[in-house]
Amino acid sequence: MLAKRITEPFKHDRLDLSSIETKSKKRADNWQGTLSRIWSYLMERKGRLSLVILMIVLSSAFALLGPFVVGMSIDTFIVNGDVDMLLVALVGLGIIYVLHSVSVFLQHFWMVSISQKTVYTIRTQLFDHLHKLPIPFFDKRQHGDLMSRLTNDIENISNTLNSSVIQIFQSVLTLVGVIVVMLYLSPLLTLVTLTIIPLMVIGMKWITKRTGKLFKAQQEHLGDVNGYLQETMSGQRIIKAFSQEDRVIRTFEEKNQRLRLTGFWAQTISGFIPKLMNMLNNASFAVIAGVGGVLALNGQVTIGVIVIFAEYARQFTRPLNDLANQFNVLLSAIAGAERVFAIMDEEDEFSDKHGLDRLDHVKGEVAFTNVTFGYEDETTIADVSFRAKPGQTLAFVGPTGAGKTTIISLLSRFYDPTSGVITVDGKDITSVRKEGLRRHMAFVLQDSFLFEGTIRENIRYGKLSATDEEVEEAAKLANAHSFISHFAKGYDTLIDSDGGGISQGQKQLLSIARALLADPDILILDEATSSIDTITEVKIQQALRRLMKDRTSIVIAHRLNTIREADQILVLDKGSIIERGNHDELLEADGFYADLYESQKKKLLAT
Ligand SMILES: Nc1ncnc2c1ncn2[C@@H]1O[C@H](COP(=O)(O)OP(=O)(O)OP(=O)(O)O)[C@@H](O)[C@H]1O
Repeated sequence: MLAKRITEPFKHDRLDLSSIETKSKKRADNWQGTLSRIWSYLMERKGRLSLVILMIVLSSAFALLGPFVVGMSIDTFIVNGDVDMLLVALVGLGIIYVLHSVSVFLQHFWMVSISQKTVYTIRTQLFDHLHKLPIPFFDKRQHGDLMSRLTNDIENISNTLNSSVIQIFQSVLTLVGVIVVMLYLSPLLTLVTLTIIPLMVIGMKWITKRTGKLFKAQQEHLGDVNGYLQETMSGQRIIKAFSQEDRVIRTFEEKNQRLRLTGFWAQTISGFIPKLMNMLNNASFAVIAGVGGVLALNGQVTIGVIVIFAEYARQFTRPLNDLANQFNVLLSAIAGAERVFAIMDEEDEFSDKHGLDRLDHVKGEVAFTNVTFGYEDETTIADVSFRAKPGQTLAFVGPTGAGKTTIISLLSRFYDPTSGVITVDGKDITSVRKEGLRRHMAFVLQDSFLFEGTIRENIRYGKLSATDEEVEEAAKLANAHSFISHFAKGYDTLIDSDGGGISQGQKQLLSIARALLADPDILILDEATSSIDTITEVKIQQALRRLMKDRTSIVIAHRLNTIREADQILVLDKGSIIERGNHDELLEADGFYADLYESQKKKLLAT
């Protein structure tokens, strides 16, 4: 039973680790590039970095000096019985160790400040860049993964800069220093002491080979657990509505179990390192004492030198140990940094700025000419052409998946057509800056997204410079003022990002107010499908009419009542326009639209 439990995690790890190994091979190709990029961030704080390096050199020198003073004191003052000088040496030793502590404290203090500033810069740059990335980038990625890059991976860089970088520098310096001083004191005893190195390297290699993979697996499983946690938190309503709590808990249990097992083995095996080092340390101490003793009897070394060697041997194994440990940490931080830089290297959607039209003034004419588009290989929009004159309302209807939302995504340049041309006021929109184009548009979308903040801030999102009076004016026009006034804190009522405490209808009214405040030249309206009580529905329809008045409006309609007055209705099916005309013309044509209208009318009468 125990054997099964011990081998199981490895069976499982072997499966998982293959993918991690392939990834790490790819990483190896560009880890130098990643390191030099991290270095360039550090170089922005050259002054502090120089101080840290100075402190590392000083603390390493003090660490070497201590045992040297002890050894020399034994040979000169103790052997000769010079008590006064011995006291002086002891005071000197005290000062050396105090200075050592001060330099260690300062190097840590300055390095923490460098690393915090570095990750602050990286986090800010990453967040800024994420907001400039085009929609297709987000289509391809899990939100949990992006969150993990913004949090875990960056945190990893910070931790590594704090501890590993210093330790690696210090370890190398101490190693070199110890070997130089040992060679100076006794080349023969140095050789004997160094025989311990191959044993150490073999042991370390054996352990780190296993722990390296396990730590990576642990990181991946942690990402998996975090992703699942996030997904289940945001999907709470659906989970409860479909009574999926048990299944969700079981799945989490499996993921959590995998994390526990890899964590357990990673910690257990890496825990062998100090034990192994301790054992080799004791062995080297015995060898130094034995060989040193013989050499001392022959008068080749003094007792003081043996004491220095014994102490150095201890200092010698520690940096080797640290190097091996920190190397793993460093590799995992590099892997994290690569994931962060990979996002920063994604081309943002505003990189096409140069030489493009700013589109300052717009009348609002929108035209599609033979536009074809597909998200992947399949064609989603096929040869679509239409024209909306300034101020006109153009409505799209059609079955789900027909491509209505895709049309507005193309008009907003979230995607560009495969062929054909989209123009605003006769200008091809691919020759216009994206932000210049979107500045003229306002969106009222199905899932009226509200941000965490007050109602006032949420409406003001449409025009950040709006005064409180303008915000209230827009809310009044949107029929939102009366329900807002009923809240105890009115416009200062706090809402969370899920819109908790606010009904669907109220959310729609707030997003209409937001669009009214933006006062766009082109309005894009994706009508909500959710059914709303009749009074709110009347309020929404009235507010929408006000919003659409005198501006070009592209409407995706689900309730045909909304678009009876539209100048043009386009019926879309499988990406193609199959009917077009106004409400009366389409009823007369007695086609798809007429059928849809009749069926909606019957449904309304039945309820
Ligand atoms: N980001 C995307 N990546 C790949 N395919 C997509 C993407 N968005 C939509 N599609 C696909 O494109 C087709 C058209 O989708 P679209 O959302 O435009 O339809 P719609 O008419 O707006 O549907 P609905 O009325 O349900 O909102 C669908 O088959 C859909 O699966």
